[in-house]
Amino acid sequence: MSFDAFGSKATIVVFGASGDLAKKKTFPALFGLFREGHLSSDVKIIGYARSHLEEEDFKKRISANFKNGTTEQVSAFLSKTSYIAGPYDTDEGYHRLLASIEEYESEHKLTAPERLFYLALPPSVFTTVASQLKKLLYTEKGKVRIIVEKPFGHDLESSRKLQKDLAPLFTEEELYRIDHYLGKEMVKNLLVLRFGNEFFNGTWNKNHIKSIQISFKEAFGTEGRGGYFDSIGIVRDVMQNHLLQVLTLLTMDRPVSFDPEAVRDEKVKILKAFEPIDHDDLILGQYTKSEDGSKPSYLDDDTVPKNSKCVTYAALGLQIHNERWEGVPIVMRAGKALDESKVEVRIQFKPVAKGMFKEIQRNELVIRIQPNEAIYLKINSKVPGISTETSLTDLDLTYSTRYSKDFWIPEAYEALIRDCYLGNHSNFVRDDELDVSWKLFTPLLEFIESDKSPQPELYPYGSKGPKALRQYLQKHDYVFADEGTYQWPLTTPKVKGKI
Ligand SMILES: NC(=O)C1=CN([C@@H]2O[C@H](COP(=O)(O)OP(=O)(O)OC[C@H]3O[C@@H](n4cnc5c(N)ncnc54)[C@H](OP(=O)(O)O)[C@@H]3O)[C@@H](O)[C@H]2O)C=CC1
Ligand SMILES: O=C1O[C@H](COP(=O)(O)O)[C@@H](O)[C@H](O)[C@H]1O
Repeated sequence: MSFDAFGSKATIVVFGASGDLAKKKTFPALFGLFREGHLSSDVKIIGYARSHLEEEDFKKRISANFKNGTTEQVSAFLSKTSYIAGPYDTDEGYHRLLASIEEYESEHKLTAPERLFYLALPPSVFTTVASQLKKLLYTEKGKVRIIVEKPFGHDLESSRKLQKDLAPLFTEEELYRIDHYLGKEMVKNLLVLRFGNEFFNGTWNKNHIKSIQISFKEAFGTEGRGGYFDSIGIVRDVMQNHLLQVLTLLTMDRPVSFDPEAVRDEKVKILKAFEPIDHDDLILGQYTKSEDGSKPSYLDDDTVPKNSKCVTYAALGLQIHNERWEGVPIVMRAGKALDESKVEVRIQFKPVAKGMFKEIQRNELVIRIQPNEAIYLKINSKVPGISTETSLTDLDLTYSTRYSKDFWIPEAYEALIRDCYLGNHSNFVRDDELDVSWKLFTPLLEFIESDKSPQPELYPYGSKGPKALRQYLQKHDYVFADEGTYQWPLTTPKVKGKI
């Protein structure tokens, strides 16, 4: 597929360059692309923010998180990078920025300039900066792309307002809304996995699938970010965006091609088929101190109101009304301060007919997005040797053991910045997609944040989450494998009772 790619000489400006995202993700991703030869050594990179930083301090700050490069690569990258301090809301700094961009463009005799603006900024200044960009840094002669970061609004109304403010300034072609989950390797594999394998393609529906589960677990809490998180909560933080994107890719129909609009059309179509989320079918939780007392509770954070009902854990049931999915229960769950960090999808297939088998377990496809990407399919197989018993084992594609380390798997931000540079919108969020996702989640958020919402169930930091979860999953047709029957990855002869 061909895209309208930027060439080797372009300017990349990172707004909010003094901030956390720029330091931890944006500049390390630009460096990663440069290190791997996916960013031309002729590009110009400028960091822009209000803070007065010496250029050397700025460079030290951003390079602290660079990974795997040689000293020469780091120096070569930093030599392309500069920093300009200036305000967001008045013209003055933008004039200096423009002078710097134009100097580079005229030095290279660029008649059709290419400019990428990355807004690593809080949403409160998105529109101000976007307006200034349009007024002072836009070029009609070349190409302009603008990357914006989540959150794209706080609810349906504020999201629409943001789109309404941005729409007259930049076309949908020029806007790239990042949801970094769309840049993750396993998420990018979902369409290939589903539509490139007939045994999945043919069984990916209500006739064969019994339940779907998407689970996001983080082993750390909101330490230091409590003030920010309190008005966000876990549903808005990762479910309305990251997990919904994963679910959309899992459930949408086959697009006619990998063309970005074909893919995004299908995503919008499936999102419109979701039933409103049932407020009575939820688990809401908030973490308390760890059992040994070493980890703080959510409320211990000084920036959090002492009576906060902020939800740090949620499980919710979803239903899709279409031919493919009618009646298949879907559970989306996410939590902070749990026993491990893991994001995965679990698809359970219907049980086979009884008769031949008195007891046989369900097939389950597990797609582990992180850490350590893996796809494994739990299957029933005869216990090796003289036994006639069946046991649950798996067909296993664990990336670390199957693919050599010579494969460069880009970090999500590396993949997405590269896509934007190439002009590929496939893994960015389109305006109508955003609108439908907020339509689905806003009533739920309003309920959770109203006086009517129940008190979140408390769970200790470092635990598996609220106790009600196991029963909740069972209610949604997720069946746990019989204890001891599934051992991963090595199965020993004593699988189930005496052989
Ligand atoms: N940090 C992360 O890991 C992630 C962040 N995001 C999103 O990316 C964006 C940037 O995040 P992050 O870097 O953490 O944010 P920061 O709070 O670090 O802000 C980035 C920069 O913006 C400027 N800034 C901060 N507050 C204001 C304000 N009220 N008015 C004007 N300028 C301000 C500051 O620069 P200066 O004062 O020097 O101008 C700051 O260095 C946000 O939209 C965030 O939601 C998304 C995913 C992950
Ligand atoms: O957007 C966010 O995502 C991170 C999780 O991202 P991951 O790539 O580390 O899985 C989450 O921790 C953060 O709260 C949220 O704002």
